[in-house]
Amino acid sequence: MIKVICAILEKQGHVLIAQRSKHMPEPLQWEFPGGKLEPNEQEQECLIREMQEELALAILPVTRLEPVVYTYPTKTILLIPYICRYVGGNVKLAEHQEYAWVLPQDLPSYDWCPADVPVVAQYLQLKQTAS
Ligand SMILES: Nc1nc2c([nH]c(=O)n2[C@H]2C[C@H](O)[C@@H](COP(=O)(O)OP(=O)(O)OP(=O)(O)O)O2)c(=O)[nH]1
Repeated sequence: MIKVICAILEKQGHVLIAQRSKHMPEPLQWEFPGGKLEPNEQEQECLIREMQEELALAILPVTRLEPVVYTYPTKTILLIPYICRYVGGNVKLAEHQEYAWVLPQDLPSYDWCPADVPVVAQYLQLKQTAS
């Protein structure tokens, strides 16, 4: 099973989401940016690296959410989400097609990678409980 770490990056009440390019697996679908955990890497370390490589952003992972297992036709992934705090940088796309800072309530209206759908639900649930 492939472990994928993803960031729910919060900044001024908005959340960063990214659209996969047509050359990536799961083309043109939206995701929480991140990537595969490498051997001998800590989850938070992986996320800090991926956010820097893919988006030129410095972030701090804060809260680990419940991981989601999802089976695609050719692979099974364990998607591990972290709510993250923005530290610095301006978005510079290296791999993605597009990005957007969206209000939490608008998250459900995007065409998500299927593995992310329960992550969005979990995040919104948590936000409701917190407020
Ligand atoms: N990064 C990320 N990947 C996701 C999410 N949801 C989801 O199903 N995936 C899938 C898409 C890919 O099949 C896989 C992650 O691969 P990736 O291509 O983003 O990771 P990577 O940058 O480390 O990969 P690579 O280019 O080194 O092969 O997980 C998500 O929210 N974020």
